[in-house]
Amino acid sequence: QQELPDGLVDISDQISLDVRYATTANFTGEVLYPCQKCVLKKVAADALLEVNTYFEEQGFQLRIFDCYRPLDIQRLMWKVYPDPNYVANPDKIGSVHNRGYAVDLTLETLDGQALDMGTDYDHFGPEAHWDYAGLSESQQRNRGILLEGMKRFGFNPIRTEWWHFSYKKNSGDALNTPLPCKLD
Ligand SMILES: C[C@@H](N)C(=O)N[C@H](C)C(=O)O
Ligand SMILES: [Zn+2]
Repeated sequence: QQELPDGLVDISDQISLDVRYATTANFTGEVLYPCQKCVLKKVAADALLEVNTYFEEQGFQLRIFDCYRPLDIQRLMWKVYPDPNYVANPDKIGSVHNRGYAVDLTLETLDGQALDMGTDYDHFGPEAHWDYAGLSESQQRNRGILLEGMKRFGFNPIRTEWWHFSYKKNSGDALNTPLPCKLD
């Protein structure tokens, strides 16, 4: 684990990454991050790696969409989609991602096939909510597997996004520390 300022650690090489904010394939249509990284506060990072081990024992692994997110990136997201159901308002308290305690993720098989959760990542609509009644049995089961494992290690869901979880101890200031991407 690489240690960074503000109690953040980089666990990018210990987990499967699909950080779409480092590409144009995200809801903003813009490249928001200079590289694919998963950076979190140390306690949340350690807990996340425990979740991953737990799932590996069941034949799955985590696929990470996002971890710590600098406040300036939150501002860009809010400009594109200013709906607090789906993007935290940077001018209020900001996001738990900005504090290094939130993760966006899904499950994949050990050979990298994503489980069907009923919607894609960052689908901003009722189909992504935990109480959506229109899922197939397998989609419901897959979401249930994800939720059970995440809660077991202290990660709590939010009502509107099946992929977003916040680690229990998530106080502190919103940070704007850049991601540790090497400039080529
Ligand atoms: C933008 C989306 N992936 C997300 O993380 N939303 C929550 C609500 C946030 O911005 O904290
Ligand atoms: Zn999130």
